[in-house]
Amino acid sequence: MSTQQIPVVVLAGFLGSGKTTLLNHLLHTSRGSRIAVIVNDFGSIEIDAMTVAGQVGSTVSLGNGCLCCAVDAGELDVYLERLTRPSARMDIIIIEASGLAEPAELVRMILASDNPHIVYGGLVEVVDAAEFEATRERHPEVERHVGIADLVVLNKTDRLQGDQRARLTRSVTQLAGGAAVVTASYGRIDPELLFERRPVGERVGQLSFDDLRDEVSAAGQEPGEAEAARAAEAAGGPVSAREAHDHAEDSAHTHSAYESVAFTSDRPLDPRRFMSFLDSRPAGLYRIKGFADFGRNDPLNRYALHAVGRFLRFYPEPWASGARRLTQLVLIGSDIDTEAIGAELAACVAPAPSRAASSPAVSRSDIAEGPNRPDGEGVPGRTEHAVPDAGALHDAVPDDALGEETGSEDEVDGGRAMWGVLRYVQQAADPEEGEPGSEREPEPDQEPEREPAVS
Ligand SMILES: Nc1nc2c(ncn2[C@@H]2O[C@H](COP(=O)(O)OP(=O)(O)OP(=O)(O)O)[C@@H](O)[C@H]2O)c(=O)[nH]1
Repeated sequence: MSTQQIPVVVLAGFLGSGKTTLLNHLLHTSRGSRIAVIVNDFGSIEIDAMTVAGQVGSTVSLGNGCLCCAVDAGELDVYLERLTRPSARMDIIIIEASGLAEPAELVRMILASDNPHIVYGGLVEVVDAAEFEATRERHPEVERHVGIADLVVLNKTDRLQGDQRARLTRSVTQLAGGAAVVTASYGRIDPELLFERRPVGERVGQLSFDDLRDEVSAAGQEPGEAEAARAAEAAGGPVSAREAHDHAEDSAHTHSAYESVAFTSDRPLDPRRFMSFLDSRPAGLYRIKGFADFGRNDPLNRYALHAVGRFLRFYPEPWASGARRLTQLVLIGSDIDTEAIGAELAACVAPAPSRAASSPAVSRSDIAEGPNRPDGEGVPGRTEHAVPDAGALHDAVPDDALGEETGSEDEVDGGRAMWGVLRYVQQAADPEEGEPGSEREPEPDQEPEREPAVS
């Protein structure tokens, strides 16, 4: 049996900080290293899992809430077992945590795993340079997350001016307490920063079992659990991940304040209505991600969508041939009226060409059969609101409530309907990842910068 242990790196960071972007950068620049990825989405539609560009069979998804609390730790063990089989020939396993996960819990799950083929490879914390100050005001615990990281990636520095960047780098470096801090744009870090990371001596990265005990009790863990971990450690035996995690249903985690809405529609969105929804989105709705189908307004492309705080971008990408044309969105926020958001989204669905032919945009069975996992019930600190029948909800909205300029599948509008969307499109200039190359943030009140690309 091979004695080589595969490092397991935890990739954490607040909602929208750029974890998936960094992961895709690593996958594109790994030069032959085989990277296994375990993705943990907060929303029930696994958007992150869909956007990670790993090798076939090397990406697995742990959906349904934050890995640190909600996912059955046994499921993680099963995936780790699968990914560490010699036939998989993996060099490194990266776990992308949900943007609301408690990183110390995740690290502890890895340390507690009794899989002999893995070794904890460090905690990488991605920080959104543009949002960090506001985020730490709302969630002071992010300072602690930075403090326990082995590597802090200060990402999105392209969105800061030189002096702001220097100030933030100083303050994050202080919080990082000696751990390396690298600045990055679009997560473009040197992969060697991760691939060479190994635990040194008794310590495991920045965190030892003792540190973790302290960290976790600071985060509200029951003391008995820490004792169990310490006792098991003293006895030389690992605590099973499940055992170690059973008491983690505390309320100190960031995600206890957040709720998510999952929206799926097999009828296209009306671009104007959707933009008006986005332009007036409530302040608490911090993160939106997914894919929008604008039907005949652009039959060739689906529009990947990312909103982080007030930041909004669309990334058109050609539909894969034979792909089912769906809009799939996950919306995450705190203090949000999930029912109202669901209804507003339903009202963004373009009317069917004729009422007689109209059918519900999403049936319950569509959701059950699709990539969704509407099994969020009982997840601690998290409420998942699927919008089960967007078509029916839409039909319940009076037409005059939808405004005059709604447009429809029949009224493609010479492309003008798409102008609002195109204001937030950035051309992919980076052949490496199809990411935006130049960074210019359109102001919401800015005029469209380019002619619409659709007819
Ligand atoms: N300007 C700028 N945008 C970035 C950078 N890195 C990522 N983004 C954008 O930020 C948005 C969110 O990026 P993701 O990689 O999906 O963030 P995430 O941390 O995986 O998001 P969650 O999984 O929802 O927590 C996307 O629109 C990215 O293109 C960067 O360095 N600069």
